[in-house]
Amino acid sequence: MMDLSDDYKGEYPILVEGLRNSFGEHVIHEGLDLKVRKGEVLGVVGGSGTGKSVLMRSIIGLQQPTDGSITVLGHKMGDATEEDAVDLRSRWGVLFQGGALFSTLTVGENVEVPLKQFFPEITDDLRAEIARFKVRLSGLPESAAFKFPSELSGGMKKRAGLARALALDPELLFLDEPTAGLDPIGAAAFDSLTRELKETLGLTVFLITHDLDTLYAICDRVAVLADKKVIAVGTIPELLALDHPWIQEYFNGPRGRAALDSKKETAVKDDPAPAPKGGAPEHDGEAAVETGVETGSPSPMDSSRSEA
Ligand SMILES: Nc1ncnc2c1ncn2[C@@H]1O[C@H](COP(=O)(O)OP(=O)(O)OP(=O)(O)O)[C@@H](O)[C@H]1O
Repeated sequence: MMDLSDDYKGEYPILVEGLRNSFGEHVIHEGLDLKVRKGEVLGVVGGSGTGKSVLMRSIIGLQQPTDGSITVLGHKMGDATEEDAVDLRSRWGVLFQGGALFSTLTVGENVEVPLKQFFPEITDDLRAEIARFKVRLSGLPESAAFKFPSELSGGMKKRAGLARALALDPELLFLDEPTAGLDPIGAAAFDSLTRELKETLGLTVFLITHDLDTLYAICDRVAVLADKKVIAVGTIPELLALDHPWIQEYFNGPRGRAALDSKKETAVKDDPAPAPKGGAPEHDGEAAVETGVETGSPSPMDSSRSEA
């Protein structure tokens, strides 16, 4: 794997080494390595069926790998005691594709599920209050807590799923295609929310997406899955400098260029002052990039979106 920004000295809340996953004869991952840095939004991209969701499921212990090691928040998955495993599960939140809400429970009750499971000692009133707070934190009106998932729009369902993922004040947030199926404005708003929550709550975010605008708007780095492994991890400008056909096709194809143009337009609108000589400001220890694309800055008004 090419880690294009290997000057990082911090810790890695997620460390995947030599991962192998297979279903019968069908090998999905072989020798996959990945290091996720503390406090970053890591975008995970790759063609359909390359194993992005299987990778996420392996990291959160829902998929037993055939080989390799996965260390999450300092604990080796598989070796963790039952007590450690429970503790770990309370330190991450997951938004699955489609939200995965319980349809017979209200949004508030959905958010209460993990609270009840991990903190059974909390009183009913306090649990309901925490749930309402998480609902508001996810950008929904408090009244949404009393609605059933079927009464919500697609965007509201995603936010409800996010509220549940945030129920336990996690350190890690896993998002599987959070903007899929949202209209462009809803998707941009969800991106802004993700970035804001990451900044305010100090989250590390593992984000699977096909949405190029999301990558440009909120990801600090992007990991590319191909050929059964992570073939490269870096900022988008770093990835663009690689001569890999899939990466070039993905980022430099018509949709990739449209997303970049829209990002540049937003950057100019947001900050009309000329960039200081020598390029963009350093971000997270990364070298300045020449395109003017600041991979770390959100673009809340970005409404022209392109899916690969
Ligand atoms: N439980 C399972 N049993 C058998 N095969 C599976 C299982 N889960 C996933 N697969 C296979 O593993 C491969 C990778 O699936 P995965 O859902 O991780 O892909 P992905 O990269 O997330 O795709 P997409 O972008 O389309 O969501 C696919 O070929 C899928 O059919």
